[in-house]
Amino acid sequence: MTTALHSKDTTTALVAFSAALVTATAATTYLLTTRYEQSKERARAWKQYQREKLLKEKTAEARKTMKEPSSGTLIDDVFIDKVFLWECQDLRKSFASANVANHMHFQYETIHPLASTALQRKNSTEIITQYNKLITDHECILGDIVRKPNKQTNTVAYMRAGPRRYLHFDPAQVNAAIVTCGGLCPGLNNVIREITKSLYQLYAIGGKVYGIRGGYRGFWDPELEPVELTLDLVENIHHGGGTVLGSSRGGFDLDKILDFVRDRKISQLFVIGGDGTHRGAFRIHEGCIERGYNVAVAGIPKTIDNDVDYIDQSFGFQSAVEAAQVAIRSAKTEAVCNLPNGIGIVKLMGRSAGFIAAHSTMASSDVDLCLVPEVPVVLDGETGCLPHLMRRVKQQGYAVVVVAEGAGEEVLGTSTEVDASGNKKLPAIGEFMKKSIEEYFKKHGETATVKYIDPSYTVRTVPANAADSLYCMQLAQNAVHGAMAGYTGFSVGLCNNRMVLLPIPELVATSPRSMNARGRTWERVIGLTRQPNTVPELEEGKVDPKDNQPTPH
Ligand SMILES: Nc1ncnc2c1ncn2[C@@H]1O[C@H](COP(=O)(O)OP(=O)(O)OP(=O)(O)O)[C@@H](O)[C@H]1O
Ligand SMILES: O=P(O)(O)OC[C@H]1O[C@](O)(CO)[C@@H](O)[C@@H]1O
Repeated sequence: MTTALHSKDTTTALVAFSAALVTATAATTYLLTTRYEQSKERARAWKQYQREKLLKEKTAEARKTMKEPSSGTLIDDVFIDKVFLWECQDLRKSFASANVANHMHFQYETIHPLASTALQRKNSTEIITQYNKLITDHECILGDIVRKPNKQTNTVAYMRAGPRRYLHFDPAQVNAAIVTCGGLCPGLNNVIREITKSLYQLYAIGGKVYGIRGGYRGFWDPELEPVELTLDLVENIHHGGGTVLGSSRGGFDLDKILDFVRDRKISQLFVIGGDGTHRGAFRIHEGCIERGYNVAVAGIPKTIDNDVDYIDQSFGFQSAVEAAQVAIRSAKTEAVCNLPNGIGIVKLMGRSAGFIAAHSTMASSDVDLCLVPEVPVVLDGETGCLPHLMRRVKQQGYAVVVVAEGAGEEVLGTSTEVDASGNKKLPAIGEFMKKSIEEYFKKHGETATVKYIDPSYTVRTVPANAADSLYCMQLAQNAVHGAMAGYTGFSVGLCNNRMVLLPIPELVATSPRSMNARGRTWERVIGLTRQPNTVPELEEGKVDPKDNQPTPH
């Protein structure tokens, strides 16, 4: 009995002891884990503190050692207080990164000097150099470089484009795709070529570069099987206008595009197009993130209309302006040589922005009347363009007119028809102006000999000139640098004459942009043509909304 009692006591004691042990172990584990977490947190906070301290010290040191310029007056009414960086999305924050050091690869023919295929050339590659200029995280270009006394004291800034020290993607694993969408533009082939070359030659990617044919529909249309872009294939394409891949409007199907990206294991997608194309590119980027695809989507802004906001100029624009000079010269010759009262009209592209018309007018300096969508067309009366033309013809015997295709909505009305992308179709302003001029002269007892030239697609199908070719090369290389570093949902461009990466949502929010009718460009145009200015006066006390915009257009 006593033994039984003893053993019961022992069991109870043992149970109690075990329970106490479990509780103690749990408590100790909890304590240790909490302590461990706390110490980890402290270490993290300490590291962060040290980093911030170091940055502050470095900034203070930089401030101390910063020399004031040897000349210049210190002014006290212009400030830059805060800089707000437009950061592009970074795949390294959401996906495991390959974190490969960035070596510049250089094609160097050592083994096969006569190698003709891409494979032979690849086999003879040697790494002979590294970048000597790598861009750091917060290196930026100020957006708002025009500062006015006692006005804005903050500025946005753009991420500086260029090669980064570490790559998010392991080049050996990269497959890329390139697509061109929307209207044609000089330089498209240059960009396709340079992206392909940068991927293969600067980064020595191990995968393929697919050329998507015929715009967005090329991702899914069985008639438009993608083409594999090789160095051999792209070698001479920049000498021709247009796009070797083909382009189109409409045909955007997000799910099918994402399926293509998945099936072909694409990790970098390069989308070349205007504001519509960029809206599509951003949806592809969002779709990739939603589906968990580690894919960099990079835009390269393309439009001869020059209507993508923030960038100094879109590629191909200068070539188009140059091509338009031929038509303007012809119009002048026709006007001068055809009596009586010769008038030459040239219609140029520009759906909602008159940049091509305005810049072509300024470049030629032979134009007497320039009509753009941003400035109301007034036919008759004190500020009318028809009496102005008659005056010019009386003074010099002839007149030259440049008209943008989107001008004159106020006299012609807005069309309700749209194209496959939803862009409105435009009424025939060129023909309307020809008829109006003839009727006006007739009404005043005169005959006008009007010659109408519509160079139309010839202006945008020329190969890129030297300046545009150089620009295309810079855009393409920087798009590849950005994608390799792991940025996505971004576009590249020249802003304030420096190459930058721009977040697509910011880019499309205010695109298509139009010319500032109260800006310097229009002032220069009317200074040359001497036409009456029909831009309405600003109401008393109102500020022109375009007055503070970063780009000086
Ligand atoms: N909001 C959008 N979402 C998805 N795709 C779009 C969107 N807007 C346009 N797209 C697609 O982008 C492509 C090009 O658009 P669009 O024809 O308007 O030319 P763009 O890129 O603006 O260039 P351009 O200056 O030549 O007009 C088309 O395939 C169109 O379907
Ligand atoms: O006839 P398409 O090819 O649709 O293109 C015409 C439009 O494309 C643009 O050139 C822009 O790319 C506009 O200036 C013009 O209105």
